[in-house]
Amino acid sequence: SQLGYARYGKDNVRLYKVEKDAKTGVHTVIEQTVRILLEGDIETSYTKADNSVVVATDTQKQTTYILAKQHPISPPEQFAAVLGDHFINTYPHIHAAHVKIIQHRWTRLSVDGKPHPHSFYRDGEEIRVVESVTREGEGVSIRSKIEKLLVLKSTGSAFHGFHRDEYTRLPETWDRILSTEIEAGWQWKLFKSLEEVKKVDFNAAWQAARDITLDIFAKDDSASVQATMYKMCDEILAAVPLVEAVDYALPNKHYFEIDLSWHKGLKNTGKDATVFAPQSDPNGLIQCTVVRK
Ligand SMILES: O=c1[nH]c(=O)c2nn[nH]c2[nH]1
Repeated sequence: SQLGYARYGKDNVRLYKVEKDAKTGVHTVIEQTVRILLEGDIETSYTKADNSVVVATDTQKQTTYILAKQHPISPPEQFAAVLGDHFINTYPHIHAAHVKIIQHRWTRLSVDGKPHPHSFYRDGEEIRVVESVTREGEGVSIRSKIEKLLVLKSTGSAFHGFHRDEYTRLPETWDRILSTEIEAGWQWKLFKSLEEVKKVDFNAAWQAARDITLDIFAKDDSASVQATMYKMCDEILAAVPLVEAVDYALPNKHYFEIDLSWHKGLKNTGKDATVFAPQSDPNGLIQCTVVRK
């Protein structure tokens, strides 16, 4: 046998950092979950029980906290690049660092109609995700994501004109509920250095991608999930020049009509449908990646 794949590190490193503005007393909080996986000349730790090449996963955890203290952790793309840069520059035998950062939502509470200086709430399970690979002699590859952003529209979605044959039962519809859990990603151009990464406004890009996604979801008179997600990709590419590709993976979370006509002729289908059965499974799954021409 021989080693075909090897990377190791610490997963689920939970991290919280608060910034306190001395003048205003306003606190800003960020919470992240970090995964680090290292690659390099580490084969002998697998094949020869040679631990001399192992930068312990605990060391990677301690390093994460130290670098979080010494550097900004927002935007998460930048902190991922700081972590990656550290590991390939500190250890000659480590040649690549894979860093995943999940950023959780702490949205500032409004109290008495005003933003509260130090109180926050978790407004949904939506997460912001960064997946980066810092590779010696190549640079920093960064992919940013929005996940678990659950949306629903009660009209403004249709699905008709699809292929029909002896296997097709689905009726055409000109007015349906559309619900999905947004999973969107955007791949940045390859950055040559940490310095180059530090010049990019990743937070503005994330805000733009999120705003475009929600705006088009709401406004598009959707002919299908496919058609709507393509418009989202197209607009994000136009809005963020340093992004090379945008992708979506959208589950189609179905809401089925319930025919109640058996009960005294109760009308609840077609234009009379108001009571529906939300389906947990099966779900459609529509995926695409859109690149520049
Ligand atoms: O938007 C949709 N796309 C599809 O491909 C599909 N198939 N069934 N329902 C669907 N809705």
